[in-house]
Amino acid sequence: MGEVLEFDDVFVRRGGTTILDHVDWSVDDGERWVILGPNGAGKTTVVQLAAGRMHPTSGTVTVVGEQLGRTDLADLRTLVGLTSAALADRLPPGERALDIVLTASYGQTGRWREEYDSEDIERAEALLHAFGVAHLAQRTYGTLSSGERQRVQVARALMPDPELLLLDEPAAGLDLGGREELMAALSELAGDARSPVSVMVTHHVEEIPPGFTHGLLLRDGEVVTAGELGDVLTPQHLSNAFGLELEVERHRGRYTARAAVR
Ligand SMILES: Nc1ncnc2c1ncn2[C@@H]1O[C@H](COP(=O)(O)OP(=O)(O)OP(=O)(O)O)[C@@H](O)[C@H]1O
Repeated sequence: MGEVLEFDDVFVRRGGTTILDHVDWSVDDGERWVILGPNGAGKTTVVQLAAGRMHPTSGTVTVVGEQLGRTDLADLRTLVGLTSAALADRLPPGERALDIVLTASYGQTGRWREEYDSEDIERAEALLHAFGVAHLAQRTYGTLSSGERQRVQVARALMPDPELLLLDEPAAGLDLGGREELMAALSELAGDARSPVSVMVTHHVEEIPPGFTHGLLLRDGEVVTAGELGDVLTPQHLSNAFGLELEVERHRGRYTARAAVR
């Protein structure tokens, strides 16, 4: 099994603030990770580094064998699929959902070629279908609901067949139905051996799709713990990360957490 992501003593400081404090983390082939932690813990910063969209102040980040600082970041764009609220805002609202997915094969955000290969079109349609939004292929992105947009975004991130899929809070702002549909699609993706290594950021253990295997727990830019999900999502570790006493339950592969009742 190969290493897909490696953080070695990663330190990030911006504007006088320490954002990540000597983080060591590695992700291997076949793994599906969730990054959990309270607001400001550094989750999005970890994802931005893993996507090659920022550099550490010190330490090294290696993404799919390429060390940041020694590689052309443009080369990483097709190796890493990313979804985030910031990227979603940059997608052209007047573009059809199908084109939003299709243009990702060339690392673009707007349609710029008149002709795409029929194979590309079929792949884009299959991805929209896999995420339950094939019927929206011809609708403009700006007319989609938040849940529909999230699913189109994940389909877009998968279009170039990346080695690594990064999902920054994919369920944020979704209603219960939207969240559950997205989770079912992500769970199916997690269970498919052909899927890329995945890393998903969330605030809520309830949003971890069954099939995810590992967890990275952050607090104030430091790693609280990292490893197999069952070992990470203990009341002790979660209470430590979130700063209050929590109870954790697992039922049919899903987790729930709530404040402990005294
Ligand atoms: N350019 C910057 N200058 C100063 N501080 C920054 C900068 N960028 C991020 N931060 C701070 O770094 C911390 C970590 O931010 P980050 O977005 O990685 O956290 P997060 O865990 O994703 O938070 P959230 O759950 O609220 O989305 C925050 O306190 C944020 O205010």
